[in-house]
Amino acid sequence: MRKNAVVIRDLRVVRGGRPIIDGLDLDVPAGSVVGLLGPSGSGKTTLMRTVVGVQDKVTGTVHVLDAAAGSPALRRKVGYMTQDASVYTDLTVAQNLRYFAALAGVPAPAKAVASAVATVDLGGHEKQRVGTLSGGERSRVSLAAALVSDPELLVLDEPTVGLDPVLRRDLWTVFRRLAADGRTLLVSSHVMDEATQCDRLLLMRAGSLVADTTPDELLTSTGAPDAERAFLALIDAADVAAAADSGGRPGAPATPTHEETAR
Ligand SMILES: Nc1ncnc2c1ncn2[C@@H]1O[C@H](COP(=O)(O)OP(=O)(O)OP(=O)(O)O)[C@@H](O)[C@H]1O
Repeated sequence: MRKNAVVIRDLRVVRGGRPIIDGLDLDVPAGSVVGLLGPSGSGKTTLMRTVVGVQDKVTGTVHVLDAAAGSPALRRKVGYMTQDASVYTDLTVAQNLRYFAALAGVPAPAKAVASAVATVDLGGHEKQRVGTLSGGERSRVSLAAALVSDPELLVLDEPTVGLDPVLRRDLWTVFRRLAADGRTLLVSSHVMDEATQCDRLLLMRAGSLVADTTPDELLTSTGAPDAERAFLALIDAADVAAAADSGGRPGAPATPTHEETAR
């Protein structure tokens, strides 16, 4: 088995004419659940888009399952769930999943669709148009679309946002099971009790990795009583260090924010 599912060296990403990630190195161990945490705007989605190969203006090395990120060979091996549900509202749940299964060239699509529906607990909704589902149900269809090709690497951008605690718990059970089966999951989250379910935690601030740690190390190194306070302590420390480096205001961006001009 390979050691790392994702290997990134000296990654630089420019969006809207400004550097969003500037010199990031990262290894994501295969068969693990890796949590990606960081304040809003710190670059989590940008990093995920880079790993799945849909981000423009990327330099550096990004190897995913031993291939260059975005290679056609990775189409079935990498599942991506975007932050906003990216499914067709005028199609039913089953039609959406059959479509994504066909795109990925899944050999037994009916079985794959049934299994993805069961995994996200949407049994009984197969024939319902996605536009008529609740927000939480719609985001689970999006998750099922990422799962339908049974990928080796799952990149999930806030998969549990808007879900009730029972569903969140059940999905984390699924994530842990997928990792136990040898899959790798890169999962962004703002919910700190979810962070404690990860094998590793990556903490981003302003396009850099502030910490690459484990939930236990995070608590030990900060002396904080829980993950939320440990996270805040690390972010505050990083802000102070950045302010000392630049002589500026903690958390200030290196350059002014521009209007969206390029993906
Ligand atoms: N197309 C774009 N053009 C210009 N700037 C962009 C573009 N997309 C993202 N950015 C900027 O890049 C930075 C990182 O954005 P990104 O979406 O990666 O952050 P994030 O950590 O995922 O945030 P959140 O937790 O709020 O989803 C932000 O400052 C954002 O404004």
